[in-house]
Amino acid sequence: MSALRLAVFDMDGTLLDSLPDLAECCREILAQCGLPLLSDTQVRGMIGNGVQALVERALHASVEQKAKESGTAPAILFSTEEAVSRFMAAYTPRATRLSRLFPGTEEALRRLRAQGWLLAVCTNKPEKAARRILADFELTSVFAAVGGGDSFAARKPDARHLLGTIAQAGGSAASSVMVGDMPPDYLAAEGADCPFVFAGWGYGAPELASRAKASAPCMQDIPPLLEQLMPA
Ligand SMILES: O=C(O)COP(=O)(O)O
Ligand SMILES: [Mg+2]
Repeated sequence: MSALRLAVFDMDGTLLDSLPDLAECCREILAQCGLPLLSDTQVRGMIGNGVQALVERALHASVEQKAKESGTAPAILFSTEEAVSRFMAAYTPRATRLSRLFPGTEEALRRLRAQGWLLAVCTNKPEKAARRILADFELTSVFAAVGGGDSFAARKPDARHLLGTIAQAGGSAASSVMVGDMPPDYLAAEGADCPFVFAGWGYGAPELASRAKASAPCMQDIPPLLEQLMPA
């Protein structure tokens, strides 16, 4: 068993404020379907269960909106599979056009590394897109592992996604902490028996804090909090 402490971060809503680009791409797909567009606020709570869930939720909400306005349910022009592939074609090349790391992220990661923590990413975003985003922000070398939504046989909320990421980073569940903003994050952490830290600055409802070992209002608070939870 490794004695190295490992901090595993979710990506969307935890490291990265990805909402502006994800919402733009949702609107692009909805426009192609002739459906009403959704606001960033509407899209915000749909992020965190992977691309397919995001696209399905956006289509569903928009269809409902149109049905309410016109009194008839509109037809969706293409299959979910086609919508997801169109979404990824739009998103992959522009994932960091408007998205930004949350304030204090680079400094918090630097401090954790200086304190001897290994770092990893466990995201439901496809691995290729996640790696490209990390490269755009010059963070590739900071992380010992990147577990994407398609990297393993299962993804969050399934604990195997988190356990696989921990194994790839060379850590162990007993000395790992999961930092995330949504139910799939705490469910994976619960299943892997890792403490869960709620990212209060992300897209999750504040009530999720009650499922966490600890919560933080901003990224700057993460290094001291993790040190406190898991002293060297
Ligand atoms: O749902 C997604 O595509 C990604 O979300 P996550 O980075 O919060 O896991
Ligand atoms: Mg998230």
